[in-house]
Amino acid sequence: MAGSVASEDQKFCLQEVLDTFKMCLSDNKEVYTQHYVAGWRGLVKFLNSLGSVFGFISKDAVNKIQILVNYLNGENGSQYVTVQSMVKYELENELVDITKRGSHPESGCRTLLRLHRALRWLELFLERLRTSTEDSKTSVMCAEAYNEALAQHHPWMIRKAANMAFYMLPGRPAFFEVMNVGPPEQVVAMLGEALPLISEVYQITETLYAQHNLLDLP
Ligand SMILES: CCCCCCCC/C=C\CCCCCCCC(=O)N[C@@H](COP(=O)(O)O)[C@H](O)/C=C/CCCCCCCCCCCCC
Repeated sequence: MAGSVASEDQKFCLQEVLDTFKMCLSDNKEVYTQHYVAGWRGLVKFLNSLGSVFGFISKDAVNKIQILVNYLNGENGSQYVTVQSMVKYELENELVDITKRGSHPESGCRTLLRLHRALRWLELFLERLRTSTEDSKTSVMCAEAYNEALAQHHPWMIRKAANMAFYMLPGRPAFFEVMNVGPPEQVVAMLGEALPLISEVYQITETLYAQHNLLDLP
């Protein structure tokens, strides 16, 4: 089962993240929660290597990952094995605040929804990175993806802080280096491999949440 996320400091490896997203889908296209959070843990490792200015983002992601890990390791862990089983279990047992925050402010469904929205940001950002040229700016690509996928879900203060942090992103060559994959052509190839996987996991989750009217959980 998934362990604690607080003390991880190993080097980022994109291949590892790719592998976890590959393992995310079961044969019948359910999303394994354990691999989903493992994918995020790998990404947080990357974020941490970019410096402390991204600490507030990383802290929020780690917090949400830990909430899901706690459910997975808890007494009802078997209900959380896939995102589909989690949604079914929490809805059937009225464990989700549907319209306003109440007695379940940290349900699995609302917590995963926050990461799910961030996954769309990731998809848009990686697609921009993949198709970028040498002089493209990572800060601009990141901000564009953020404005398209996430900004509307964040209060003004967070939007402001996020956009300021984006300016501190390293340029494309240094960014590719931190990705620890190899020369730029190899990074682009690996992104080409990663994107369809991320996209499929995103679409399956999006459809599931839409079917259950869970896309606006408070
Ligand atoms: C493959 C390698 C290249 C890409 C590497 C990307 C690495 C990104 C790693 C982690 C991303 C963090 C995901 C953050 C989840 C945010 C969830 C969220 O929306 N939380 C807000 C709402 O939560 P509640 O208040 O309702 O509980 C919360 O208010 C947010 C707080 C922090 C700010 C979040 C800004 C997110 C910006 C997108 C990530 C930018 C990372 C830039 C690095 C390339």
